[in-house]
Amino acid sequence: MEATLREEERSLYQQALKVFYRAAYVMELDPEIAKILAVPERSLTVRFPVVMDDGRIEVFTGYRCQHSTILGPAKGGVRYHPDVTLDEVETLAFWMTWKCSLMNLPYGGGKGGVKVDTTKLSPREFERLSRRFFYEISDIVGQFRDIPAPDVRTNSQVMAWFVDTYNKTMRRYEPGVVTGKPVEIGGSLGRDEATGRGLAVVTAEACEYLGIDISKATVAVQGFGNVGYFSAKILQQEYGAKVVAISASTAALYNPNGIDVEDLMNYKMQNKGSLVGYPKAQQISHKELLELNVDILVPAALENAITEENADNVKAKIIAEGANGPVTPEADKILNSKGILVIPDILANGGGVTVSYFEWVQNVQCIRWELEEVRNKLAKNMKAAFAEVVKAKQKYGTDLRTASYIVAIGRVATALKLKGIYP
Ligand SMILES: NC(=O)C1=CN([C@@H]2O[C@H](COP(=O)(O)OP(=O)(O)OC[C@H]3O[C@@H](n4cnc5c(N)ncnc54)[C@H](OP(=O)(O)O)[C@@H]3O)[C@@H](O)[C@H]2O)C=CC1
Ligand SMILES: O=C(O)CCC(=O)C(=O)O
Repeated sequence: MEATLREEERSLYQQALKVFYRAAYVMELDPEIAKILAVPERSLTVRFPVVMDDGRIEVFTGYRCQHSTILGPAKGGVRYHPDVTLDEVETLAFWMTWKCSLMNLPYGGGKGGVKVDTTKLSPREFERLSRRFFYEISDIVGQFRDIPAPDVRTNSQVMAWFVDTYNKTMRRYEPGVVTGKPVEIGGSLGRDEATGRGLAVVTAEACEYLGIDISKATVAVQGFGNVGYFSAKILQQEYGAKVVAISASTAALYNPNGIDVEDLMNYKMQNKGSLVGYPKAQQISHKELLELNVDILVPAALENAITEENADNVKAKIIAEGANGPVTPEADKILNSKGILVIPDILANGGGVTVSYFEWVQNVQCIRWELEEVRNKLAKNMKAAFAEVVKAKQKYGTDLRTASYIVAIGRVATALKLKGIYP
């Protein structure tokens, strides 16, 4: 029984390993190196009490995984979600290792999570949970050890509580221990929009690569949080693309004449976070959104949105993975055989961690950059990563995901060989 449960629990990590081993095979990676890189260096599980507003105590479970610290301190967000498991957090940390390497950042990969339904917490309970979680993981984080950031259902306010808790606990000022902070307390201009902006930049590169005019392209976006909103907004406002469909957990909406992204966000804000009842688009099913006849599909919600069940029905020409792991390896094969260009998560959403790196650089040096400087540097990094991946795709005759992993694994493997394995 124990063995069966363990196998099931680890399934997301096992899926992720398939991509890693495919790239390792194509690039002829030394199997001894692969053995080291295939497993996380360290995972911490914490169980901690929080006093609820009615006086009850609830015990929550959280995790912080450092998959790799070969290229530098572990880096990656913290997710709050009822479905968070150690398997998911370790997989997300594994992906961060390859993302940071591909984006050419001096970081390894990490990720954290707390199993909690934040919709059931009051604002005070939310703050107490955040502070207590960060206190529990304070022993293993630090601006040169492991640097958390926002992810699903965490935001700059949560980062403010994290950094404050850390600084009070450790009795020192260390703003670089967390990125994605509010600008007023050491955050970087442009971090909030960074993942969406980076996605828009590489999507434009992919359009050019395929000979698609982005200003005439249609777009469907799954997820209307940080990544989905900024991706949709920037593709619409700065690249002139027509965003015809947007979904969140509450509803999926479609208007063939286009949806005004800003107008929909205002509606969401005034409608307690729900998209239901938006009068300027028709409601469709979540399944229909993914199968719309659009040029660009941006899955920007959670893992496993496109599986072998629905991949054959996907009609987009480009899939830009805003989320981490939205396409399963089985679905990937189907999409590739249909000639759909998938911009993999570690490339498409690498803009977030890139500007996190910019924030950390500013913190460590006690300086501030202008927004234009951040945006220009981000665009340059995204374009460079895209070009590098296309070069590897051509060299190895493979898809963009395998090519991205080849570039990313190559850098980590070289660093590992140079550094060796002994302390
Ligand atoms: N934040 C960042 O900088 C980065 C995030 N990512 C990844 O991007 C993804 C989204 O993260 P982020 O935007 O930060 O998270 P948010 O919590 O800000 O947003 C998540 C969005 O997904 C929606 N959603 C949840 N389930 C569904 C569903 N079944 N169908 C449609 N929409 C759904 C939510 O709906 P509702 O609004 O109703 O809750 C919400 O709009 C994650 O995979 C994350 O790991 C990757 C790189 C960086
Ligand atoms: O900004 C960061 O450090 C990490 C963002 C993140 O968690 C991700 O890219 O998935």
